[in-house]
Amino acid sequence: MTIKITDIQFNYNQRRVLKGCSLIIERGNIYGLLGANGAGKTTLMKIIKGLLKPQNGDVEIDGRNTLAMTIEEISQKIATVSQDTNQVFPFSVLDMVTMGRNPHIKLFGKPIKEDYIKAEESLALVGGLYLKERIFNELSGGERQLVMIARALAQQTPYILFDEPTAHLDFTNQHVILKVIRDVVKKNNLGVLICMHDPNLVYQYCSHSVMIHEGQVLSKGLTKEVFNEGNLSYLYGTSTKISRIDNGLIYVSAK
Ligand SMILES: Nc1ncnc2c1ncn2[C@@H]1O[C@H](COP(=O)(O)OP(=O)(O)OP(=O)(O)O)[C@@H](O)[C@H]1O
Repeated sequence: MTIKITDIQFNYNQRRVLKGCSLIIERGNIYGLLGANGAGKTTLMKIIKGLLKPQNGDVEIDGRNTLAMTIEEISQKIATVSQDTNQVFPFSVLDMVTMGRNPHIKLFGKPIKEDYIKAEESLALVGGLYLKERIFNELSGGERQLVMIARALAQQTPYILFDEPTAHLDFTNQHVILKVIRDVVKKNNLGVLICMHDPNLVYQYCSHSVMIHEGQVLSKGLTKEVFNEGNLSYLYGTSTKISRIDNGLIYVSAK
């Protein structure tokens, strides 16, 4: 059970931003997606989700080419948590999380009791049940992010793509959320791709890493194997130092 991404090339207008990216997302693993600003990470995630069509290359989800799948079918397989959390309507938090159930609800159908129960369970999982009656638009950036993660969990898909899920979170909540993700990946055998800018968090939480440099895969594999000063220095265009810490962790810093 995998998402197989093969030789993706993508242009915005005439400008090529992805130049032949291939990777495999297997269930049971967390893949950290790393790269400098503008490297093409969000574009790649949009292609995996079927929101953008590549000029070349394929995405297969559990053996099916996404070109032959409807957006609803893809949404039953892949949930996404994006950076953009703006909402026009003043939905309650519970309504926002229940929307994650939409791919499981028939056209013109309404959520049933089970959907609300699943939404509450997902909120509880990220420690956000206390927010359920609040208006989503009135939450802080970090609280919104917790809610959006609960919504992705409520969608109950085998794969989840996270675009910088910790960007608005304080130090504690970064770790709370990444531990929640790690636990659900294990419990539900999910395949997860997480775009993150902090290599230290990637090292701590992602079993695998994919490094994207100017639209190409610079390196991919077990995080412990691809994390070295050469790769990180090239990836970010800055001289990078890795210090080893006692408990098996590392500290990546700019020299
Ligand atoms: N809608 C668009 N139209 C034209 N160019 C775009 C569009 N969206 C993104 N780009 C360009 O494509 C390139 C890759 O953008 P993308 O958002 O995928 O990068 P990223 O790796 O996610 O960056 P960041 O870490 O800054 O979020 C960038 O040069 C960006 O300016």
